[in-house]
Amino acid sequence: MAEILLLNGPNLGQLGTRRPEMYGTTTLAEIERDVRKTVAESGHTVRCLQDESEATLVRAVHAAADCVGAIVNPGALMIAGWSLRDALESFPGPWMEVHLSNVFAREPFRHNSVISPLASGVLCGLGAYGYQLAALGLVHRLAQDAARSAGPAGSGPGAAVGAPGPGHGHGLGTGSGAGRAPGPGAT
Ligand SMILES: O=C1C[C@@](O)(C(=O)O)C[C@@H](O)[C@@H]1O
Repeated sequence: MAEILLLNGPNLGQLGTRRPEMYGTTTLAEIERDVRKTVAESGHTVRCLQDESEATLVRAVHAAADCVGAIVNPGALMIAGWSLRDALESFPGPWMEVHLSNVFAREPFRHNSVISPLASGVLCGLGAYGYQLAALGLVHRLAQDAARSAGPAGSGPGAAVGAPGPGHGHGLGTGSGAGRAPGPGAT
């Protein structure tokens, strides 16, 4: 079964009691349980890790090279987590960035995430439900990628217009050319 990495950064283990007016009352254990349920239908399992230390998160990304995709809430490492950013840059599959709160409606120092430009998708402001939507989006994206590589000759990765390029494809993968970074060989 294909595994998905669910990575949560500093302070996210406190969900449930940490600033409930901002982050809600759902605990991280409940979020992890619900993500497992959400992706089980498509045959995926979930490897969960939360840690306060960037080094541990970086190691977890390195060790997850066998995972098909990832969901990442970097917490405050969104602001200056350059090592985490570089580790995610080498992660082979698509991954989604999640923030429970709407970071754009908060302090200006939260308005730029160093990892967002590399993410396949970014969800914020949806509370704990954002993780479920990220999981659905990731599974959808994985199915699209699989269909593309199993498609008729000439439609494999790198051949289709709008196919994902390095950085795991930031477009919708519809072949409509919506991608920001066309893949090698794309016109
Ligand atoms: O720890 C967090 C939580 C957060 O990632 C969120 O999920 O809304 C937003 C970050 O700015 C903050 O440092």
